[in-house]
Amino acid sequence: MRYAQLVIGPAGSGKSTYCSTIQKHGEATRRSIHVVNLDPAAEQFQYNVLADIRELIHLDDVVEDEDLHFGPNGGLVFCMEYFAQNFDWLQEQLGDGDDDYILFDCPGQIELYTHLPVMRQLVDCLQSWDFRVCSVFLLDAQFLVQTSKYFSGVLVALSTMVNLELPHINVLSKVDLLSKSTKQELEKYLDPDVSQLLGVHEDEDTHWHERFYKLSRAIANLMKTPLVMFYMQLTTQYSMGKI
Ligand SMILES: Nc1nc2c(ncn2[C@@H]2O[C@H](COP(=O)(O)OP(=O)(O)OP(=O)(O)O)[C@@H](O)[C@H]2O)c(=O)[nH]1
Repeated sequence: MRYAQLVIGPAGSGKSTYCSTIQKHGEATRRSIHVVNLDPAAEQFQYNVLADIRELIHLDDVVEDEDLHFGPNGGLVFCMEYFAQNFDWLQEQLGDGDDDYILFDCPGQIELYTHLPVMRQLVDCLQSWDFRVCSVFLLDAQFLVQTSKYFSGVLVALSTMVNLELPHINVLSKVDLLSKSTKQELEKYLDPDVSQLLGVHEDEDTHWHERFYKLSRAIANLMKTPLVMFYMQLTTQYSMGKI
């Protein structure tokens, strides 16, 4: 059996840092953990790479192509669609070792996980190659410690989870950058009491606030249902380099 993590999340959330940290953790515990770069626009990363999508297709080549006329985002989608047509390249790079543990460092464009088919196709392919796959969704803790941003982060993570249909774990990065008091504040987002979260804004009394409050409450009630239960993991240890 082979194992894989799809390391995903918004741009700059810490995906490459996570891969590098976990690979070092593997070295320290004498486990071989490989990393595959799947970001055609990646400039640099700290880990040893098993395979690199830039050998198949590089964003710069697509953007500079005079016939294609793509900007950076359209170019990225083009690269990933090209990748989807060439999964055999990845299969060849991965080889056929058993007992492999592989981290896939994915691009930050969130639409790849919420509605475009390529990452879902990759999951299907990995599973057909006998991989047990889970998704690790990185979220920058600094953008979570406010109710509206928390909802936004949770809904993006939910959308990803629904689209990929994988065992899913949310990991908060950059917790070390939070102040002591904000770190304490973070606790309430890890095991959220929805009415307490909504209460944060109750004293704001504007027309727009009233409308958004009702919407937020409807979303919060949805988040309470068992179908969309979330597991928010505080990874202070990871963020502080302790693992
Ligand atoms: N302090 C701190 N900085 C972090 C942490 N994780 C990542 N960073 C920094 O955040 C920046 C972005 O991290 P990356 O790992 O490149 O993020 P990414 O999600 O791979 O970025 P893209 O591939 O561009 O989407 C880098 O400067 C990292 O050093 C963390 O837990 N704590």
